[in-house]
Amino acid sequence: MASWLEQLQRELAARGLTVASIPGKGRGLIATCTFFPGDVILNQEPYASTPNKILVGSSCDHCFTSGNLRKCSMCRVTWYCSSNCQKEEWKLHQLECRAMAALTEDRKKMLTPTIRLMVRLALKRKLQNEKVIPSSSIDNYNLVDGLESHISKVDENQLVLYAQMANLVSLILPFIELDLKEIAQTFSKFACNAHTICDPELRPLGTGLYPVISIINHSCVPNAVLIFDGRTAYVRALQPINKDEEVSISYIETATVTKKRNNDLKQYFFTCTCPRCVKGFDEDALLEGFRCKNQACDGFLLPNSGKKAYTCQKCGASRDVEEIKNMRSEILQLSDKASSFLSSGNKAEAGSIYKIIEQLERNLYHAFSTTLLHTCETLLKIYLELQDWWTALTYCRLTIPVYERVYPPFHPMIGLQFYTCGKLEWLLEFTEDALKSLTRAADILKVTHGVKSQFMKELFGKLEEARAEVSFRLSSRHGHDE
Ligand SMILES: C[S@@+](CC[C@H](N)C(=O)[O-])C[C@H]1O[C@@H](n2cnc3c(N)ncnc32)[C@H](O)[C@@H]1O
Repeated sequence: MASWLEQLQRELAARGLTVASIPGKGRGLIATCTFFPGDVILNQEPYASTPNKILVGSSCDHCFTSGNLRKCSMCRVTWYCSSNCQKEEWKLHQLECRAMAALTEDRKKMLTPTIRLMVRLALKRKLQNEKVIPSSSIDNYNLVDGLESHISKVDENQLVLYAQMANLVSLILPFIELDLKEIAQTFSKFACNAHTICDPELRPLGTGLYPVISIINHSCVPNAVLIFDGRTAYVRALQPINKDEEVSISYIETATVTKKRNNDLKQYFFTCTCPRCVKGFDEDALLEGFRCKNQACDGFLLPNSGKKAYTCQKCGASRDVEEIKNMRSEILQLSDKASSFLSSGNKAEAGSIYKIIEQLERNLYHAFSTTLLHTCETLLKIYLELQDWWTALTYCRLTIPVYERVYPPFHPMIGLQFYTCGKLEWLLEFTEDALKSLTRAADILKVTHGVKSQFMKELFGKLEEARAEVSFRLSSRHGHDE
């Protein structure tokens, strides 16, 4: 019989892919045919998954939707949206239910998503071994076994924590014989292989282990993107991927400077050598740096050798260090004030202060600065919550050029921002602008999200409505002209 690896390679070959060893990266996924933007390179159900919010019930354990949730009356931990979803999960949940129902209320509070993911993984392994649940070439424990753990690099404190977590899992599952060392190592695998399951608007819902998708390595300029529909993971091409090219996705938020990205990648134990990380410097100065004092110049500043002034790299004008320091400290004081208003729920007051911060930052930072971008994103969120559509639209529009500068052309964040912009323009009856924004959103999100999900159907519906309204307005305008 073919080994699990041969079976996996056979399955992947049918999809135009192969697993190969890549110098300095371990395994990686390589294309054996050409993929075009929007093509599904790989899709997979999780080996194990869990919603992030457990006891409060934020999404269905099976399909991850959020409406109509009902708690399992036996264990009072698991939530389902329908009896169909409950049935689909039953073989696995039957054992989990017994284990959870036996827990004290205090123990139930210790069920973090990571613990729950491990409980489900151990149960699925048992049930697949006993052939109660079928296995396949892309859904079997050997694939989990083959994942990178980096256990020898994990620090002492973390190892102690993994050992305690393994003990807790064995208390929850007293009816399964568990190898505690192996469980601790699997927690370490979760840290560098598990994926955050997000809704179509990229809001986190849960955590899942997708052992074939976990073979894909990271790049800060990825050629593919991972998007979820429910808990099914889809990897789609963002650009043409040629035969023999490695498929890459991004593990982290990439609209940040090299130092921050490297820091965010620490949990994966490697230093990224993608073209962006190698080149870094000028882009970082643009994303993090100060603007030229000459309002007509779009250059960015770099510090002089004595660090007493900053010089514009375009026109040569310099800016005094003291002036920059004073502006930064004023912004810092205002930020403290704004975030305390925000945490006390006073959004209107917080919004007014963030508006002042945004103006100050516009004088200090380059227009593509991520600091300024984050302030605009905060203002967008605040004014959406306050239902002040006009102000929200102003800040939404300000973020788009920066997104277009920091993300590749087909990036979900750009598509989603155009979608928000289009919805706001529609509400404010800027119908022609709405049509343009919704068209841009659909063009990008078709590539990243495909065309079949409910989310995309809603977007196409809105686009059709905007198209009909614009042509109605045009025809009535022509009618008046005649
Ligand atoms: C999700 S796994 C990817 C598959 C992994 N290469 C393997 O052999 O199973 C994540 C791990 O792969 C490696 N990795 C991912 N992207 C990398 C990159 N760009 N450069 C070097 N190593 C990378 C790191 O060891 C990281 O912890």
